[in-house]
Amino acid sequence: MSNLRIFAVNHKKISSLHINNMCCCKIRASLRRLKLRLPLGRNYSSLPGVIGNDIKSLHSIISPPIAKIRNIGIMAHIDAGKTTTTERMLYYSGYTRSLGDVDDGDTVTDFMAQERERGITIQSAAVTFDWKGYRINLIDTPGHVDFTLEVERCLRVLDGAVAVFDASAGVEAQTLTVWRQADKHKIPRICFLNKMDKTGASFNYAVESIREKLRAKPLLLQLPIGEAKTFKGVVDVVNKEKLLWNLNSDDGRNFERKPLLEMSDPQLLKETTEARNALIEQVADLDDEFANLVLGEFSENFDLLPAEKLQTAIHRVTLAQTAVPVLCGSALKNKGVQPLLDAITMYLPSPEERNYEFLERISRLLLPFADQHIEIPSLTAGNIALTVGLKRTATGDTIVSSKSSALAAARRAERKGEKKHRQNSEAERLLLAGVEIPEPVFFCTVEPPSMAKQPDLDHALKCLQREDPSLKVKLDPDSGQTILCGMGELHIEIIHDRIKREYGLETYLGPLQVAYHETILNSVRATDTLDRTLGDKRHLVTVELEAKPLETSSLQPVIDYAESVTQDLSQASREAIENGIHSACLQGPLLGSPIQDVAVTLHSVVIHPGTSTTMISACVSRCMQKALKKADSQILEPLMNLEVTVTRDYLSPVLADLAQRRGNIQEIQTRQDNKVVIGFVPLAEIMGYSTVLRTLTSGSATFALELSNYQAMNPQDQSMLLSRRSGLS
Ligand SMILES: Nc1nc2c(ncn2[C@@H]2O[C@H](COP(=O)(O)OP(=O)(O)OP(=O)(O)O)[C@@H](O)[C@H]2O)c(=O)[nH]1
Repeated sequence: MSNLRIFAVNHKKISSLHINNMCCCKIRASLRRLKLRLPLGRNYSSLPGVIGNDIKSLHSIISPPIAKIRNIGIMAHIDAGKTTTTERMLYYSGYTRSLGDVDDGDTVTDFMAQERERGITIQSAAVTFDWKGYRINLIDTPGHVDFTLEVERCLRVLDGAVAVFDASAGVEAQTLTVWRQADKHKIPRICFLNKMDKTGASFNYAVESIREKLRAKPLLLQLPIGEAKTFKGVVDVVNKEKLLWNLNSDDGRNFERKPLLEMSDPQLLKETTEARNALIEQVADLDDEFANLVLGEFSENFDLLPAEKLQTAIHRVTLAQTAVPVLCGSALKNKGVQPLLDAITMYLPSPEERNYEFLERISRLLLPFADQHIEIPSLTAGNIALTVGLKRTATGDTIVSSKSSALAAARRAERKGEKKHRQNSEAERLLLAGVEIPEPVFFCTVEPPSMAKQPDLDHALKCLQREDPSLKVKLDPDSGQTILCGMGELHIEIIHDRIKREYGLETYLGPLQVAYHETILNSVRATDTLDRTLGDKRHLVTVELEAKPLETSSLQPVIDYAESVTQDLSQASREAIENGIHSACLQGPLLGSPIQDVAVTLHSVVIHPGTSTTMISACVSRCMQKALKKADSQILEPLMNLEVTVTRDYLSPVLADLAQRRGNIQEIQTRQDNKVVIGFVPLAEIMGYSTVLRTLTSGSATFALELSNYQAMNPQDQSMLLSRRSGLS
């Protein structure tokens, strides 16, 4: 049985393929046939481990032992410093010879033109480098909420993650989202409190916010030496050592590691001993094996406990996800990144500890180095690699080696479905959790420069959709126009830009519109008959159904049948009926938006023998539309969770502005010198908010938005929207 994890299909960023097997890939080509393409472009040093054409070293770079592999992701709120941290890792590992800078637009992992221009990560990029004999396959993920799906698809192929925080802000809105996603995929994590050099940076504040907001147990493996302007290094609590970065070294490559001594650092030694004792007690609380060791041999004096014993126990606790190691530093000021790399190798798991056991035969394998690749003949278990040419594979698919293994996996998954409570079943290991595709909240029309270019546009959108399932494309049934549905303004803007840059098509976007939903408020019945003769065949159907509001929230209609109906209904007719209901629910009577929260009961269905399933669907759909028109309808609008971080001076204008946007403020928190406004606001009122907020606060505030739910509009707002849409106002 074999299984590959795959994500992304793109010209520039080729499908990343994760091979999870305990034994070697079957592909065996002679090393002599190895084609090596060294990365060109920025100042790259030789690839990790490659010295000239030394075949032996090449073999070791391609096939490190599985226990020495770490497949990790970097995740965080936007701008916490993921890309900067990744750049430092690449530099210290020797993969690059110069330090890239997000603000100068020359980082390795942000290689898309849009990423370099905007200084943000949009697509995840994979890089591979070595650190002290370990192979680290690292994926830098985007922090902006519009690209949440991109983060999720990465998390599925990872064995561990580094969560990066801005130490002056602690846990921010998007940190919560990515943390929840990592929980869902059971990814062990390490926290890195970055930006310790920034004004307002506070180690204690950030740790508290991890404890309170993420409900995680932080294990303080380091303490900062100084904060903000005075930040100059860290204390290694496990080894009782201080790490100071050499002030004369710009790039942070050189630093001093010295044991803490009573003579020179009495106060720091005292604090560190207390922190180490607290850490030992905390780990002992979570790990029985360690508790026995500590209580047995070392109960009298924790100082005698060897650092390796504590590190092994921290590794187990991290793997069990009962606590998270916390480290700190400043990626921008080149401090604290090397110990972070050590912690990745020491505490995050290797693929073999993550319980996968699959392999697959494929034709061409490439090792990723951001936008550069080398072709390789084979790969050992647990690595991340790329493959090309999988034409029908899309994000979220699991690939298996043969049809029979796919069928076996599906059968096991079914059995698992029946026994939902059985944990860690075989099916769970065989089939990876699918990505959850969020509902798009914005849409707009997109037009090619000429009718002749429509097929090219269709092709471009098809490719982009395979890579990014959060992009939806549909046809407006009335105008025949192509409609793009996306996660946010930025998401649609980037898609527009990519169509131009990657497919050479200049397209025109219509105005951005909010994706509303509709629902019904009362129960209604409708009947309909369709009687049509085509050729010498008569198609005759009569349907009677009832549509009523559903108490629970459901995007799909819940369908049931009166007992008399089910008796003589074939499976094909049943499917035709359900298709009819589903298609009617795609377009509500008020705005043509999808209908949600509706239950449908089929009271009677009479089908003349020989009637086609298409006619059955058409009749049911028409009958359902009749019922929806008859009912009292309601528009539902997307309501967003909003978090605005603003200095005290600008709080009042921000609150006054939100009041005008139908904002509902839930809480105002104090975060260092800032105020954090938390509340809800309808999406329709918050379009273009970044510009408004920048103007209101002279660029000092930041905000994060996330879909909360769809809520009923009040009658006045609803009638204003309807008049606007029908061109009356
Ligand atoms: N003061 C300070 N600034 C930092 C530090 N690390 C990163 N920055 C700055 O913070 C900004 C964002 O850094 P990035 O590395 O792009 O952050 P990111 O998390 O990758 O951003 P997205 O991928 O867009 O979410 C840039 O202006 C960096 O120069 C740090 O340690 N200290």
